[in-house]
Amino acid sequence: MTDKLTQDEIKPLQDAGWTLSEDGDAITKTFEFKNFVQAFGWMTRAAIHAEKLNHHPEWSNVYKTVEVALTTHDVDGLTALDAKLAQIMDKLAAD
Ligand SMILES: C[C@H](O)[C@H](O)[C@H]1CNC2=NC(N)=NC(=O)C2=N1
Repeated sequence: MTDKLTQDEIKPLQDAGWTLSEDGDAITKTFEFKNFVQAFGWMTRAAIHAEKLNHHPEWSNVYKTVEVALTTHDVDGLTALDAKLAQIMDKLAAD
């Protein structure tokens, strides 16, 4: 999981609403929930998956909004782990 993502591998993430950072090393997305409890519950579920992946988000929560940035620190760029966690986060948010 140490190879960096190609543009073809990043495109589906952009199509799913993730924004590629200017330096190309991270993807970001803002999740909006009904209220704080829904937001924090989603963070809790996402955190369990992140821990299982041993791949952790950079995120901040204000009330019902969660801003997320995903990058792989070990390679200073995007890897399959970022794509996997992004997909998991999107799925959890759709539940
Ligand atoms: C030692 C530990 O396995 C590493 O620091 C893991 C932990 N979580 C991580 N999370 C992210 N986003 N990037 C990493 O490179 C990373 N590395």
